[in-house]
Amino acid sequence: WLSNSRIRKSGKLPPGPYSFPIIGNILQLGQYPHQSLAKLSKTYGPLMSLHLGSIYTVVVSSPEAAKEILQKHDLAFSSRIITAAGQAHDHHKISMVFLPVGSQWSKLRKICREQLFSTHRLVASQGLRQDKLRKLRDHVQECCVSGRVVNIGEVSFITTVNLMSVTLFSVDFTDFGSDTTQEWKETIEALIDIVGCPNSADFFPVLKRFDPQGIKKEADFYFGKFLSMFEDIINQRLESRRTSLPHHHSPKKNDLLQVLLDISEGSDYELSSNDIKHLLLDLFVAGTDTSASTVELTMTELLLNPEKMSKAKDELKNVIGDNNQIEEADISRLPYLQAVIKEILRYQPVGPLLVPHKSEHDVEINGYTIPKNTQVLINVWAMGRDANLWLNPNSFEPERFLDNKVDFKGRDFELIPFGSGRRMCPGLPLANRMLHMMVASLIHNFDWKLEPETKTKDGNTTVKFGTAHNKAVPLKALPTML
Ligand code: HEM
Repeated sequence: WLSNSRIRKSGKLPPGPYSFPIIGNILQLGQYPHQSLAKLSKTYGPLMSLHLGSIYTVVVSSPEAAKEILQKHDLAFSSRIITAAGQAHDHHKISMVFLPVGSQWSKLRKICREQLFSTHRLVASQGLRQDKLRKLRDHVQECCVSGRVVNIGEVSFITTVNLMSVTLFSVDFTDFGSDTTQEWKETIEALIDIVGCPNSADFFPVLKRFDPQGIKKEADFYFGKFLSMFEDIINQRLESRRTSLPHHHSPKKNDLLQVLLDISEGSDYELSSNDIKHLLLDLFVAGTDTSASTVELTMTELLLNPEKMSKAKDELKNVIGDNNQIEEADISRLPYLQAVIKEILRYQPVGPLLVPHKSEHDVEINGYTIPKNTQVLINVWAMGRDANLWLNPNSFEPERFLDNKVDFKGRDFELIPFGSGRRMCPGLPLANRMLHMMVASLIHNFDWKLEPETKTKDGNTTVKFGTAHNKAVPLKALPTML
């Protein structure tokens, strides 16, 4: 809570709804905070003050205001609020997601930009992903033959986990129908739930040491599980690098772990094995559920809008050909598919409030003062549904992007599902490839029929806050081969 003297010193704060003692505006968040906040911002404007427990928060709901925060005053708003879960295993002290902008964070971002997610590196690792996409198609094909219904959320999740784990360290975590799949899926989902779950200890820092919901304890457990697994993977790789004789040339792995170990053994960057472990954890947590849920949401909309599905399939048929499989290099030749992905990221962004930012010092914006240590939420969902910016904002219409140069790469502030500026998603180049390839693999050469119980539009198009997966009704459909 900002004290009166702090507010007086700070000048005029953005307007906002009345906030109750102690709890502030928490009850007004409801089940879908991005939607409740969008409604409130219609009354209070694109810069709106709230108190979430003791955390003073400003919600940003217009492209102009977002540009002020993420471009003009980028550095001032580039810090993060450290959550209780983020402190498990001291992750916040090493993690790219939590570190403030400084030399360690810049180093990790540079490694991502120049080494891990550069076009050159992603082209080199695409064969690894192609193999996992083939597994997805084989699985759907088997379901066609046996007349089995497919849980699309589940197969998207398994495929994303596999795409991420082969790209990162050439390991298969899960497989369709294997015994370990369910256990892994539950562990990964539990980890993602813990990270995304609203925690009263974050709203009321005095509660932190009591851990009332047990979230920190669970985060310690699941982070520990993943960190020790990554440690094993790193140690095994180090061992195989040590024992492979130079003249024997065992085939060099094309994965990102190879790159990270090369970096840590070289002299350009200082990168310890502990840094690598925590970086892998960040990439895995940040990249898996976001991508899988986006694929599931895309399939939901395509299944609910058969004429859009036909257009996407026709394009694949014409550009790729009936019996050929799409490759990552083909994405640029598929404008309708690209429009579908842009549209889902406008319509249902999986990070509707981005990841909270924090102000480093007082900043003046539009005549208001945003004080130091304010939590800033950027409501990209509200911007995507703003009728002043988009025609028919509440309907799924990929066509709007066909003659429109607006893109989600962080320059067009009306569409920033990956953020913009320094804190923008570093995994965008990989996400971009995975999303297009997974949706194309699911629809090219297959027809789908929705299961009756998943036909309720409401059940399928709402995203649970905090975690992107677990929609109210899982998307199930019956595939047939063309
Ligand atoms: C549909 C897919 C994805 C979406 C929509 C998405 C979106 C986002 C958003 C909104 C942010 C926060 C931006 C901000 O704070 O302003 C973010 C950060 C981040 N994303 Fe993604 N992301 C996706 C996939 C990925 C993938 C595949 C990876 C890694 C392989 C990844 C790694 C990260 C990391 C490490 C951060 C934290 C960066 C930092 O704080 O400096 N994301 N992402």
